[in-house]
Amino acid sequence: MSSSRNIYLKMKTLREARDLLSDRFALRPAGRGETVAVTKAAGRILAQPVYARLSSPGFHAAAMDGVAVKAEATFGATEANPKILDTGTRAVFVNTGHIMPANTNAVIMIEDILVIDENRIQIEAPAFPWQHVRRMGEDIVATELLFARHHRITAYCIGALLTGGITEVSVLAKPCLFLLPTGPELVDHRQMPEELAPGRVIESNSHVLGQMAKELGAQYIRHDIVTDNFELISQTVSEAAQDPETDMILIMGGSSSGSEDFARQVIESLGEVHVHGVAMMPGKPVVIGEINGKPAFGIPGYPVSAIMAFEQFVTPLICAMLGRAEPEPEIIHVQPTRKIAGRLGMEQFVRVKLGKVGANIVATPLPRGAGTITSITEAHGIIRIDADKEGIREDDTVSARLLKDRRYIEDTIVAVGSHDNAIDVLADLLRAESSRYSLSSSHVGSMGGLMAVKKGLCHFAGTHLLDTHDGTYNISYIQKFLPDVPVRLVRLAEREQGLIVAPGNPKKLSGITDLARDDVVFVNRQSGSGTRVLLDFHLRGAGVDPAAITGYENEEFTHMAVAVAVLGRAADAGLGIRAAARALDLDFIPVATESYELVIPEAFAESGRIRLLTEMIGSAQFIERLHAMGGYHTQNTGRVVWKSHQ
Ligand SMILES: Nc1nc2c(c(=O)[nH]1)N[C@H]1C(S)=C(S)[C@@H](COP(=O)(O)OP(=O)(O)OC[C@H]3O[C@@H](n4cnc5c(N)ncnc54)[C@H](O)[C@@H]3O)O[C@H]1N2
Ligand code: MOO
Repeated sequence: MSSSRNIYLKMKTLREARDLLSDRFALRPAGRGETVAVTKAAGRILAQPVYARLSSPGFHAAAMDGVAVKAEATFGATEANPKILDTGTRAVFVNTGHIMPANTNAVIMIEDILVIDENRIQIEAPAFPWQHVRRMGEDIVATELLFARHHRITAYCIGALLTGGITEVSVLAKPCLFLLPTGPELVDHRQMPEELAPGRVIESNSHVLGQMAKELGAQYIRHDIVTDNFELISQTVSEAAQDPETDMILIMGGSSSGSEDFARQVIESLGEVHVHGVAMMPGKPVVIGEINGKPAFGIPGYPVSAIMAFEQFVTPLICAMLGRAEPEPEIIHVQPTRKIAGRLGMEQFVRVKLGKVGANIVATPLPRGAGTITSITEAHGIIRIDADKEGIREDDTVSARLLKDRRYIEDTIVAVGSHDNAIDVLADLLRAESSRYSLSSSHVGSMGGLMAVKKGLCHFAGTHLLDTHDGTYNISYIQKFLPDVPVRLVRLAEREQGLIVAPGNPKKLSGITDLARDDVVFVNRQSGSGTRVLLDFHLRGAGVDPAAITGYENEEFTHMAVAVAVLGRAADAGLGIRAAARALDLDFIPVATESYELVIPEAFAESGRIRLLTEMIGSAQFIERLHAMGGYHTQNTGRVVWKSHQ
């Protein structure tokens, strides 16, 4: 096969592709059956109806502790005119669950009986027939239908089956997915190297999708990684398609239009391609086809794309094969913390962090890249932007599909603002100390944090905004931008900011003025960030024109991103905190010490969650962790340094 490039067939909308799936494939339970022990059958789907072999109870049974009587013999008893019954003949003592003695049909509870002596009891009310008796077959009658075909067996059902005398059931065999990871760059995790050679990637998608399949009730066979070779992939897929045990084929990677992307050609050459390309992101290049009447997919290689394509197209097929409904996601209304761009003609799945601030659930978008697996592991929900929308505005209320419990989201503390590694430490300590609360932080810079406080979109903002006139931090900005929001400022730490440079400082930088040198490439922070304000202040002080700095316009959003740029030699220097330099074993040239503070709206300051958080900030553990990271001074850590509305 030539390595000519694929051109997408006409791209389908998500709706069209899903409709096509249900048209092409019989979306009903089918396939092999197998016999399993009832005790191992939870989650399985019955291939055959099941009828009871035994009745339950198998005898008339006392339902209470007391005496068994013949009801008719008690008629007429009243408080004024009690009846006396002889025990042993007309009244027999029984315990709950006992078989009813012959010639009795009711139980009088022990509490309602007066024992006169060894042989006699007195009752003051009549019993009605079958009172407190579980009649034979009351629950299950032998021969009756216990469960219909395609019933999904739950833990409760195991009780009914065993009680009905059934020990084995015939269930649908689990649909079996054949997963084939492709790509010469992929490395099997069992051969995990100390360091990954350039260009190599750990193969993870097959394990993610395999687990997702298992959670739906399917099983999978994972083939070893196969390199991008048409013949090899084709032969492997062809064998799988002929195997009667294979129900579905997933070629993973190589779904798009690169010269080495073979998923579509392989399916085309062995069967038929129905769809190549769906107007959704992530997941766009998915291939949907069939080989030997079995669904065959080209699953995009990017991890999040693979997950999305699986959820949209593979999940419905597995569920249909198992005769169960697709999992119904919980949907809630959320308010975005900032506008989210869409793309006309493309359905977008945006992963978001969620938290309840005041009355609203706010949603902060996570990075969009389909290659970032952490954009889905960190997500609390997914917002879907329709193909006919250009995006979502800040004041729109939109729906999000929940990936976490609603309770978890309601108990999330939402931090928006400047990033500091200390916030991550706080998040970790909070998880360790509280089974209830967690902290989710979004990094939009100090000004972004103040704006989020203003709009009521967070519980607190981390900021370090230097007033270049008087050298104070944060207060003048709050007075200017949040005149109407009562807030308090809590000092998290004083921290060192400086130039992050490669180990050994190869460019021999000594300070801010060196940034203007011709041989130095800088990486900046976004405007609105406290670090940017600090940089500009020091540049002015040193008389350096920003225009003279190569890379001044290269913006990153976090200290760590700046450090990574230096580590990867994309830049020679960036301004950031010492802790970021130390985390990546980079060198650090101190420039300034600044106050990093939390702006906490008074409306939340005394809430349980924020009290817990501030307690944690004052704790010895937290301070110890800050010192371990390096570059922090903690003499005022945890102090309320200022209140805007005294
Ligand atoms: N010119 C175009 N290029 C691309 C397009 C396009 O429309 N035109 N689409 C992009 C989109 S969208 C996606 S999604 C990706 C999908 O690409 P492939 O399915 O061909 O995947 P690969 O190129 O093989 O890999 C992409 C990426 O994912 C990594 N990968 C692959 N398999 C695995 C695995 N099993 N476990 C972990 N990671 C895996 C792989 O190493 C690559 O980094 O194409 C865009 N390109
Ligand atoms: O479909 Mo791709 O997943 O958008 O990146």
